[in-house]
Amino acid sequence: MQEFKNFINGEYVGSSEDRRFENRCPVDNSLIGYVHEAGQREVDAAVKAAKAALKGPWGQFTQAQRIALLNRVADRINERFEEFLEAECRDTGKPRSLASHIDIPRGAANFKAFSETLNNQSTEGFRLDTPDGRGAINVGQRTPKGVIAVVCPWNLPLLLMTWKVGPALACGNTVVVKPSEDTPATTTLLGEVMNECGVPAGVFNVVHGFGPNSAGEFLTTHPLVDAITFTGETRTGEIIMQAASVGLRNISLECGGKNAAIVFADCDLEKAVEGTMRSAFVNCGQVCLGTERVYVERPLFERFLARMKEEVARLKPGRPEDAQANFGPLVSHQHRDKVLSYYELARQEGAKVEIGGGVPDMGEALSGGAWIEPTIWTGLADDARVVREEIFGPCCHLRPFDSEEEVIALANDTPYGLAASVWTENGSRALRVAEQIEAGTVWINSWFLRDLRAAFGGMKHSGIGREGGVHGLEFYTELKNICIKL
Ligand SMILES: NC(=O)c1ccc[n+]([C@@H]2O[C@H](COP(=O)([O-])OP(=O)(O)OC[C@H]3O[C@@H](n4cnc5c(N)ncnc54)[C@H](O)[C@@H]3O)[C@@H](O)[C@H]2O)c1
Ligand SMILES: N/C(=C\C=C\C=O)C(=O)O
Repeated sequence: MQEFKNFINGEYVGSSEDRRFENRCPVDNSLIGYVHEAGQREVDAAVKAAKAALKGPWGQFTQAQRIALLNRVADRINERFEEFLEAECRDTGKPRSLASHIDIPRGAANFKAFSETLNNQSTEGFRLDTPDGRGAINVGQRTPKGVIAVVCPWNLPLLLMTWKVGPALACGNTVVVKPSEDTPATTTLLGEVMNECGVPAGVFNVVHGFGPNSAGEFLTTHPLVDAITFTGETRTGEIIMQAASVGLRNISLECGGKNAAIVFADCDLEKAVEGTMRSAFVNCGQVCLGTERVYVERPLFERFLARMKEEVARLKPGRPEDAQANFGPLVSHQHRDKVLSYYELARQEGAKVEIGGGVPDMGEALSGGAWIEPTIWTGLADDARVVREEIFGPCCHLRPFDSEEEVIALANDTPYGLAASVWTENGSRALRVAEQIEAGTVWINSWFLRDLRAAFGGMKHSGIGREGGVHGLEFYTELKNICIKL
């Protein structure tokens, strides 16, 4: 039975209050092990270790030394690829075929993605004319922000954690990570890798627990935390933003979405079906960038719906190690209850259930898992809660539209603004529509095609700030101006 302990100042630490909670596999509800909940004592120790590490050897590392060390961390994750893969799939239930192509490779790549940016990014400089004619030179200097609190969700545990830890450490900060209570394994394992690679103690710390009155709250309210980066639900982001306001700590918020796919009649049908299938059902629909609203130009609507139903019927649920499986369970029974409540709400709101809508019979061995049927609805009103609220499951609503103006208004009629996809072979229309969509990322004839240098983040209720490329610099460093009188 595994023990998931906190990782503080380079050592694994059990909970002093002996507050352990179960970690169960959503495939069959089997017990994976016990997670050691960090109390205020453990969180305080982790933050103070991170603070102290800034003044230790880590604070003397050059940028080149930090980048070399983080590249080593990435390589070590890849050397221990199978262990990370096994841990992630046990925690989440996702197919190995998915985690081996997305979660683990990106979990490592995120440590390398930022080093090129740092190496090539200049800081500003200005020459100022002065009355005495001798002038002055202004030089920008970036310094680490300090101790960064990193609070993560359960859907892509390793990927979304290193997407923050990578740039944070590359910029010379130290971190205290609070992984989701549902998926402790890969973040805990990363502590071993940090030690193996010689990352100084206190640079990378992990505290386990929940949100309110637990490690999440203790960490985000700790006065020695210099900035907070959070990925999770919008309502949680609002709470964390309030915590960050005390002491004016900067925040980076990556929150919820209710993303639209816009399918024009002139699209490449099979490309649009493949991309929309992935965006609605990959990771059992538990992707913030995923599609839950599909708008199809009327002449194509019936054909597109028929093709989507055919492909949904072909999805194969099964254990992560089942090579034929391409569809896993939801992350927990608690989350399945939430998604099933929306399946029931859809019926009450008058949806036609085109396919799915319930719980599959997975047989005796898997009957304890958080399995759910992939589902397509039609016929709902635009103001239906199922069309407006984030469900975060394997489900989407298809609706026909008749004009470009109409579909842009429909796509933007949401409090969220995270992502969208546009499917058409008319390039100028694709760009024209993309420019009008209120979302941080718009894919044209693609989905989840990621350039790690590009700005990543949400508008409106989907978040604050941008991650990726140079955008991470703004959050993970302080920019100082030094004025030199000549
Ligand atoms: N925009 C993005 O990049 C992105 C990526 C992945 C997931 N998400 C969003 O995340 C959500 C699903 O993840 P989730 O259910 O883990 O989200 P969540 O908000 O319930 O929890 C996220 C993390 O916050 C912690 N937390 C909860 N309450 C807290 C509090 N009061 N103080 C401090 N920490 C607290 C949790 O323990 C967890 O570690 C969805 O809404 C999804 O859209 C967004
Ligand atoms: N942040 C990223 C993905 C987010 C996925 C949301 O569930 C990424 O690809 O960097």
